[in-house]
Amino acid sequence: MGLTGRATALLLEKCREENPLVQCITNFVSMDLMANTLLAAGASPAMAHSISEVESFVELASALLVNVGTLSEDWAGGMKLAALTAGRLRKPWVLDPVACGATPARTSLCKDLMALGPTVIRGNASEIMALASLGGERTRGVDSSHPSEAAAPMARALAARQGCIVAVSGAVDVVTDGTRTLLVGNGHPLLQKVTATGCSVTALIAAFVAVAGPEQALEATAHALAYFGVAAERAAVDEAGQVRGPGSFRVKLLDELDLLCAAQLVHASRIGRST
Ligand SMILES: Nc1ncnc2c1ncn2[C@@H]1O[C@H](COP(=O)(O)OP(=O)(O)OP(=O)(O)O)[C@@H](O)[C@H]1O
Ligand SMILES: Cc1ncsc1CCO
Ligand SMILES: [Mg+2]
Repeated sequence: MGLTGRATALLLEKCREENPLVQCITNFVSMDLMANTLLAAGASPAMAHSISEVESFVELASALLVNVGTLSEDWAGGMKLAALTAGRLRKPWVLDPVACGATPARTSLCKDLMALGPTVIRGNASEIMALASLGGERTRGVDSSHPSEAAAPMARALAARQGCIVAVSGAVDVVTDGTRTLLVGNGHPLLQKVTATGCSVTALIAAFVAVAGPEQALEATAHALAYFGVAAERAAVDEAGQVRGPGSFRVKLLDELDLLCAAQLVHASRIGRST
């Protein structure tokens, strides 16, 4: 799979044609924006976390997303069982280690989940640095205190060690399999003023990897980040060229995710290889 805007557009088109069911075990804050983001991309969201049904749900789904954002004891078992089931059925699953490094319980759960073999891990720089370190890094909460570039070496080492794709979101997104590293230049600073945009793009990564196939997970992850970033760039500017505030931006972001067509993506998607 190529890295051009045309390849981004083709993958979005495939997602809209195939309508993958993405099972999301995610935090309360993100559920609405995430489900609507998946719908806008042509995927089908299902927010299902009960330990009593996760195994059956993973059987139905094309991909699984596990996000530890609003962690509780009774959800952790469902997360692990869902991840194990996805592994057993060879279905792609994506881990979002929200606020990893903030508390020992969270860091420990993220590391347990990581040991179950996610196809992709997507976090902000502080989360990825905490996940990659052997316990030294502390994060303050869900927002990053580091630029994505600062996490690139640790992301590469983590990807190589775990045999998975690691994506670090930020002004420039870094996506690596440990050997090859891609940089995605799309996005807008307003994304940081709307909670759960990171969570939502992780769900989009799950949908894109489902339709691209796991062997193309590196490229599919970059294309999902580019598509989301292009939609944000368009949403941030109104007809008069003015930047909007976060409230109207959030509404417009969903419109743009839904309305974006191939011709617009072909010109706007910016994915490059890191040298
Ligand atoms: N300064 C920036 N400029 C442009 N785009 C950005 C910037 N910072 C983040 N983004 C984009 O915003 C989206 C969310 O990334 P971010 O790193 O804020 O995730 P996050 O911290 O996990 O968010 P959340 O926890 O609220 O879901 C990504 O698509 C990323 O590319
Ligand atoms: C604010 C917040 N707190 C727990 S999860 C979440 C959503 C952004 O990660
Ligand atoms: Mg996050």
